[in-house]
Amino acid sequence: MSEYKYLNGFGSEFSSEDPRCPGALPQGQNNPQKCPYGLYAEQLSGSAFTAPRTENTRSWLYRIRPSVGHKPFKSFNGTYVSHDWIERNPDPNPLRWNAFDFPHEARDFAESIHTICGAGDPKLKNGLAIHIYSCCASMKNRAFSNADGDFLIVPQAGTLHIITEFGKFDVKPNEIAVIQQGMRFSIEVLEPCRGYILEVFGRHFNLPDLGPIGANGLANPRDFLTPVACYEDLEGRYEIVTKYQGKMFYCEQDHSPFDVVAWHGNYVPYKYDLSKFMVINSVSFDHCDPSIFTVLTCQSDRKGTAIADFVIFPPRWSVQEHTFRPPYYHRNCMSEFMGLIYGEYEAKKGGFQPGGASLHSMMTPHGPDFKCFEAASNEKLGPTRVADGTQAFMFESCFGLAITTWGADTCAKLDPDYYKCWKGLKKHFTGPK
Ligand SMILES: O=C(O)Cc1cc(O)ccc1O
Ligand SMILES: [Fe+2]
Repeated sequence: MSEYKYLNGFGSEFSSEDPRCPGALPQGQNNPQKCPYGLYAEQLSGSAFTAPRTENTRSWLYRIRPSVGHKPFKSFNGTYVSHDWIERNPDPNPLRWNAFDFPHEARDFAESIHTICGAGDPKLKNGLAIHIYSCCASMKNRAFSNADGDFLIVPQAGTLHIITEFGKFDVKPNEIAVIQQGMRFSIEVLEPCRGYILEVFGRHFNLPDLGPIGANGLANPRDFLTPVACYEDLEGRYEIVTKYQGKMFYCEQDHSPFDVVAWHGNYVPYKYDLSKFMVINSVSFDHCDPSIFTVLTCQSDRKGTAIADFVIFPPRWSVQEHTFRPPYYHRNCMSEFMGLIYGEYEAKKGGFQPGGASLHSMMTPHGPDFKCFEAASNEKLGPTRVADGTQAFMFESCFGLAITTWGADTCAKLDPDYYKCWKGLKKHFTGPK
């Protein structure tokens, strides 16, 4: 049982007060001449002031000191964060990475972010980056904040204990955390931790529309959890590490940034347990497109088209009749980056490792490996469980994704034999009658 307390809901107007300071939230106004307990009021905006009401997000933080009290930013060297999408020649091949390494030396979350691929530009608030983190040390007197966009964190190994300005929470494999643009957080770990980060620039994740599904289903809003206010009043040297326009910086200050005593608003960090996802699928015939498994979507300006969708392949029943049940062969105008939290992915049993990844770029042909094709074409169809004990996921994007030098070379995880998984596909054509 987790020690943390949460508020339930997605996109709600929340308010929270640290119980040590009852009445810390100003009543009836945001900016009293003097805030209760001598706190400072600070607004954190997640949208333009003038954004339509349905997209307008902001929170008011009541804190011991305002965030502005820090020394100048300097370059934070030695990271593998990169948004230099032209450092390599494009590679149209299907790509698969073996499991990424746990760190060889003590490294905290902020130091351990390695960009693998991405597109677009945080300056233009359009695009995404996909990172791998792999850390075994806690962030000591160090906070991280991303000026470029939102982080959707997918732990694959180890629990992350996250301290934020809004409160504390933990996130473990088969859960996700979303920390939105500008929110300061620190991560403590008690074991080696590894996972994936989907970063979207300048826009936010939302629940997908449900259309004819109706008012309920997929990820239900009440299952999203936001932490409650919990402040620390600590003096000493603290570092704020910031990702700003694709580069890392740090500054020093003489106190903890986690000094928010109370807050209210609809711009918050949150977590979600993937086992709560209500799965919808075909109960007659044929294979539904994987969009039925969308947990969260970050929409582009083009209707129905995502900068990034976060899609899962959860345990479920498979009951379709006279159907080739695994994923179909396809070429997609979207880019498909996949990861595996645990177990085996149904279309690629074997080669695709937990903690590894694959990328099928725009129009790159792919589909089940030959073993999967042969087995699924000949299996006796009845109700069966699929994906029990597994959780694969996909970041699907309308952008063409460029691979960084770390992703292509330095990580040394690309599997040169990936293409061989389709080698055995035989000709079954029976010829004209
Ligand atoms: O390529 C993949 O494995 C992901 C995927 C799964 C599916 O069920 C249908 C389409 C698709 O791209
Ligand atoms: Fe695919």
